[in-house]
Amino acid sequence: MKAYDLEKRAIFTPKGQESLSLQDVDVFYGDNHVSRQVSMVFPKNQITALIGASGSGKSTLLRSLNRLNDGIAQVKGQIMYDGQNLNAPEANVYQIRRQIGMVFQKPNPFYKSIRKNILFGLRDQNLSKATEEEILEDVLRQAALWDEVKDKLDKSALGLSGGQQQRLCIARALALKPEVILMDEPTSALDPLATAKVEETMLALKKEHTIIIVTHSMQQAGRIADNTAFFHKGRLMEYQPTTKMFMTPELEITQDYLSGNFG
Ligand SMILES: Nc1ncnc2c1ncn2[C@@H]1O[C@H](COP(=O)(O)OP(=O)(O)OP(=O)(O)O)[C@@H](O)[C@H]1O
Repeated sequence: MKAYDLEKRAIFTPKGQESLSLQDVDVFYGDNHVSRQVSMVFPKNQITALIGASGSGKSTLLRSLNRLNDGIAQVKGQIMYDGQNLNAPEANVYQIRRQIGMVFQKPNPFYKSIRKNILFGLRDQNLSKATEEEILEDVLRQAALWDEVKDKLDKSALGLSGGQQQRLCIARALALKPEVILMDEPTSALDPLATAKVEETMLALKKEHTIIIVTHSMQQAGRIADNTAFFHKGRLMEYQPTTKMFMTPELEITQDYLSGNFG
């Protein structure tokens, strides 16, 4: 097994069409250099898991992909999507966040009805009532929540269970029709049954979407991710098809992390 050598590392290029690609991405919180020279490709219609010990910069990198670090951290390097550098100062942040949606660790429904949660992001579009209803049903079905909520769409979203709230947040993100969905530990606040439902939803969503997920659960990465990227101290150490990563990692440090020797 190989030790890590920055100069000689092979950059893995996953199979499939490219969705997002990063070239030499560095992120700084003031003097704290958190993400270091990250270059990688996220393939379209696949699930990519970002794993690594706490503090290895996974969330920071994820949040840079749709400019959620604006005003918080300095992001350098190229984040290419559809021929455009999303990290360029002139890039349209509003447009980026429509194309690249985000689901957070803790379900964060608005203090509104289920219906209003879904339609909130569409309120400026002057859609007809019929179109709104179509979108509502469509995204709730995609998030595997429709059957559970169809009779209480005007009830408060806060009355839903944690797992239902998280699927509502996924549906709310879907209403904006993003191509890419970023998920930051989306099931860490959920019980195993709710986790299984959200994972099923993710697997169904990848037919139409590209999913990038930060997870601390190796089992979860094993169940859902096509490819897995391991980060250590801000660097992308190893990036492989998930089965290869777990069965035959190339680097000692990956093996150590996967065996629970640190992290
Ligand atoms: N908003 C912030 N302001 C300043 N420093 C931050 C901020 N967010 C994260 N950091 C720092 O950046 C580093 C990486 O944090 P980050 O949350 O990206 O790591 P992570 O791998 O996602 O960790 P975890 O698995 O615990 O969520 C840490 O040292 C953290 O303290």
